[in-house]
Amino acid sequence: MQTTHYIGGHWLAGEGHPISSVDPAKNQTIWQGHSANAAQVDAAVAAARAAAPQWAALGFEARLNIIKQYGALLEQNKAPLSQAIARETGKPLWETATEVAAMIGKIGISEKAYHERTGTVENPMPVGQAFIRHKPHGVVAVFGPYNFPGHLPNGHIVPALMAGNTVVFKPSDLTPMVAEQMVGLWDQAGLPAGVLNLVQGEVETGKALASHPGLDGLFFTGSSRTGKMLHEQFAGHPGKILALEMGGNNPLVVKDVTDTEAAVHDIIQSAFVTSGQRCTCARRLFVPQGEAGDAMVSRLVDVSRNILIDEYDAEEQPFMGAMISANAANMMVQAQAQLEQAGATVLLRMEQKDPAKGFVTPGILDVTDMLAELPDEEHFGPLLKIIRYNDFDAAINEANNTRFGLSAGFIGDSEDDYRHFFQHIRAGIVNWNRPITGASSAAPFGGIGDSGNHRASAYYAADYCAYPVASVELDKVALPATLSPGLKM
Ligand SMILES: NC(=O)C1=CN([C@@H]2O[C@H](COP(=O)(O)OP(=O)(O)OC[C@H]3O[C@@H](n4cnc5c(N)ncnc54)[C@H](O)[C@@H]3O)[C@@H](O)[C@H]2O)C=CC1
Ligand SMILES: O=C(O)CCC(=O)N[C@@H](CCC(=O)O)C(=O)O
Repeated sequence: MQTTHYIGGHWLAGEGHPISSVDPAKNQTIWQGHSANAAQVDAAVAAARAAAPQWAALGFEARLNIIKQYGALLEQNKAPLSQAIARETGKPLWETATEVAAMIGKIGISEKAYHERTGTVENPMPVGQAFIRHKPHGVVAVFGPYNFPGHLPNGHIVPALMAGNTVVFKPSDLTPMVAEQMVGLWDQAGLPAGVLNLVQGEVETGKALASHPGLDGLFFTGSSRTGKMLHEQFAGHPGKILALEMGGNNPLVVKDVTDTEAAVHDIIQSAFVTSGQRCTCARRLFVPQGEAGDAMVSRLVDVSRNILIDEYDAEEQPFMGAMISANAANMMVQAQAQLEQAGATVLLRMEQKDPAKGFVTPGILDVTDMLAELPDEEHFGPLLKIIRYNDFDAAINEANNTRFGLSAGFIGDSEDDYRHFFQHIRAGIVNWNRPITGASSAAPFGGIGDSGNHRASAYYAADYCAYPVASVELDKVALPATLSPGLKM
């Protein structure tokens, strides 16, 4: 039996049903195991609970030393980890190398954020000293998505451990192999038993963990649908911390731009990188009516048609690899068909040439004439919807006409226009003349509306990994110089 779960410092076989992982570019099974059943989820939470007091008591510097050791192992294992991410997600190797680099960078950034956002503050008082300090929550669950199976769970796990929490990690069931390799490096780094636990599985494993009474918190990156279910599940538990990083229906608004080539580049980078499987990807593109807008759309379609799409390890590296699965690719083609049926005009047709693999070509639709029918959905793939506009304010209003609010961008030469856009747009990430993907770990990362619950991740992850404790302290009890009125001593 393959040992795919890491509980209390031991690698164990799953006792649930069989699960597997498929390379979506080559249609090959690359990993097999069994899911964790409810008893194993219990064991993982119990192991994390048992390890919590000692891990917290170890102190920041000692914890950091182990975390840095994990960072050194990531550095040494860059190539195999990049390869594993590519095989399991279909993302090209150039891109998975940047994912591993982001995982390594996360450690230094989290250290800085820990001190800056949750450090100790001391203020003298007339009598004694006032302190602000931070304590870990205890046992937290981390749920990861498939699109960045290393970087995004790592972005919760590293700050959580740094702050002194212990963790039960439940990765996406589509990326168990990457999770296993990543946790293997933590194991090699010398993390004490029970501090980080790994339970693999599908929805039932996720449900068993999310509903476990032994959790003090849950940090989730994934779809809005699942995040909302977790939010409902956590209702009535105000004492448990829940951080939700979810999807978006992100707008990119273009206006009066002289460099069409640069604009087209940033649009493509925003819409089609990672085959459109980033939560920050542009889903709706607003372009002015008229000749300049026509020229930009026409150039966008031409360049997009020529995007290189290939296997992750192709010698000439493609811009887009396979989507996460053949099924995900098929769903995107179906979404395109539904939009077309509802009145969208296809400017560039998305196609899945091999139904057994995850490759799709990018799709571009003009949805201007069917806006009333346009669903406010995150189509999580390379499908860009164009809306042509006459009035800038009307375009911004329409850009805001979404239940989400993760990222938004303005492409245009006028700073006044950008300031106007910035003032009125509603999103957690607002960029000017830059792609809206590729957010920095050194900044907060989160959205409003159905994109999150105001617990931004990345640099602000430190905030949800610890709770503040305010103290007033005096080393010896002492009578005040003046007593309160009516008090006689
Ligand atoms: N805002 C952000 O930081 C990011 C958000 N995302 C979003 O993630 C989504 C893609 O990732 P997916 O893996 O498809 O998300 P997902 O919601 O399907 O899965 C996320 C995690 O939740 C678990 N899960 C699924 N159903 C569950 C249930 N009923 N109870 C408990 N756990 C459950 C999964 O096994 C996985 O570990 C997109 O919507 C994307 O926008 C992706 C990356 C970053
Ligand atoms: O979490 C961080 O350190 C920064 C956020 C980040 O890396 N975002 C990436 C990927 C997330 C996604 O869109 O799925 C990005 O903005 O490209």
